[in-house]
Amino acid sequence: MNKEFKIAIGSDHAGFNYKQALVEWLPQATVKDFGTHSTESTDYPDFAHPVASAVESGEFDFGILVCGSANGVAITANKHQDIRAAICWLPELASLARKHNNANIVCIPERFISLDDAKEIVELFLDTEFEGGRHANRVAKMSC
Ligand SMILES: O=C(CO)[C@H](O)[C@H](O)[C@H](O)COP(=O)(O)O
Repeated sequence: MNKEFKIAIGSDHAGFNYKQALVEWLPQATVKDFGTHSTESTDYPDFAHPVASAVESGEFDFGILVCGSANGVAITANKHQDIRAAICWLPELASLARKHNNANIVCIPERFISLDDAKEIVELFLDTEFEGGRHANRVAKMSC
């Protein structure tokens, strides 16, 4: 990863194992783990909302959310006005989410991809910049 970003990370029980692996893999100085802290059944909004709020406030540059399908954490995070959370199950989707959608949270489906793919997705997400231009006009129209 090229830059030192402040990253907020969170998951429910179904995303716990990959969240732990990502926390250990990412530079410690840049990551705050918002939980959950075990595989005991939890409700994903309880962890997606704090991560989304932390990114929305500007305290953190990006968020990483992990659950079984990534659907729940993405839907929850996108309830926040200034959040653009993208579900990424392929590395190219992570790159496009940054280039075209200026996504600020990447959502990982633990139950459907490998841990190596999850790491590649996160690395590409953090290493790719928003392209602006015509895409900025579209992002500006996202809010209803
Ligand atoms: O994928 C999810 C939400 O989109 C969650 O991580 C859960 O896996 C999903 O809600 C299923 O619940 P379960 O208690 O893990 O069976």
